[in-house]
Amino acid sequence: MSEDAQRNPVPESNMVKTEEVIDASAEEVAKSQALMQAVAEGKVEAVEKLLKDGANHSARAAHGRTMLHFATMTGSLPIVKLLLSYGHPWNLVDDDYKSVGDYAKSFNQPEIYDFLLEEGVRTELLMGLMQRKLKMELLEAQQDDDEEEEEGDQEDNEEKEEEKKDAKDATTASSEQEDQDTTVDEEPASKKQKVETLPEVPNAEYLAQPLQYTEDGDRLLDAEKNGVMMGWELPLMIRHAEVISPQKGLRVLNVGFGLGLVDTELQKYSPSEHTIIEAHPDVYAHMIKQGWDKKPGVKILFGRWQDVADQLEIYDGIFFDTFGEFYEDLRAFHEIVPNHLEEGGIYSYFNGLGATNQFFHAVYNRISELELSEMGFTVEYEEMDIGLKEEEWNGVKRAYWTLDKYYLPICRLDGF
Ligand SMILES: C[S@@+](CC[C@H](N)C(=O)[O-])C[C@H]1O[C@@H](n2cnc3c(N)ncnc32)[C@H](O)[C@@H]1O
Repeated sequence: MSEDAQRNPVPESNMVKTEEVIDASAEEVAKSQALMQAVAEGKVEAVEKLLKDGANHSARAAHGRTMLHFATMTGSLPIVKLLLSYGHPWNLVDDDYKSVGDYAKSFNQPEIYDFLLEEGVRTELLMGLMQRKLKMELLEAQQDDDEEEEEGDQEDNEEKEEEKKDAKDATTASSEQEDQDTTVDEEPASKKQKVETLPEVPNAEYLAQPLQYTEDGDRLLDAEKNGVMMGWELPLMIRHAEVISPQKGLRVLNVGFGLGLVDTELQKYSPSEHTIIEAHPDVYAHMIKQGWDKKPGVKILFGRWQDVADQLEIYDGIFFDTFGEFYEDLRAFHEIVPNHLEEGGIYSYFNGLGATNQFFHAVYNRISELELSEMGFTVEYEEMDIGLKEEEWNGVKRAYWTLDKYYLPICRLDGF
């Protein structure tokens, strides 16, 4: 995983700033400057003409402001639309990490804000769709390769068998033993190939590194001091547990143990079944040391949720909170939730999508809501105040949360 390890991050492409235009001719620079000027002055026709004329819209002004930032500041929705239609990205940030959506909020441009939000949602939904399509195509191509190779191997083996048979007739018993030894030592090429081309595990690096629980048990950090789970989240976990287990004696599933905050809360509801999936060996060892395997109703599935999903049963409530995975992984989990949730049951997840920027967070909340609705859920977000002090992040490499509000997802599986 990159050094930007986060909980439920959105793709990093959403967070980076593009470079200035390089290698531009004097004429191109002049055209681009004229465009910037026209945008800043809100001159729609001039902007359209310059864009048509090929003016580059990726130049930036002071503070790293893009043309879209300027169009938003001046409140010109037609210019915002024009820039986007000419391929200006919707998700660039200025030097203070402020997105165009943040500008629309601070400059009180609700119409532009709504438009940008919808644009972000549309673009990301499309990107997700294309990514999944590409992944499917790659997997299919890989399967075809594997099958071809297996067929090739089978033919090779049959040929070898034939050769062996001939040799057996012609040679002594000892030389036949040598032949067999050689065959046993060889790993089939197709198997090696398979391992090398399997789809990558997004948080493989995280899962392979040692973790550390702080002495007070208030933090779980990775080897680079990224916060995997922090004690300040307790009020959130208390509410998540209450939401998925509104009464005693229910069957619950939690994915990702971390500090065990949500599981400790769930135990207070005396669940009749309490399944926990955990993938990291250090966390699993910690759970065993704390006797979690002996707690009432508890069943631990050690492994990645992707690898143990076939052992899941039906639950009344499900909670999901992993580390170092992306929205696409969360979405993949959402796809299997309806198979394991009782009708009317509640699903919830740690909502840290794009949680270092209010606007990106809003875009991902909407995307998640839309996709969950399509999967058969009724979704609502419960607003909670966070009021996080900066000191909370002392000793941690990077804050993974900077927002004031938490939007706790409550997803009820509708009847069919
Ligand atoms: C943020 S912590 C969970 C915190 C937990 N909600 C709590 O209340 O303390 C994330 C946990 O998910 C685990 N994890 C990461 N990827 C996983 C995966 N694919 N399947 C299962 N567990 C995973 C991590 O090892 C870590 O223990």
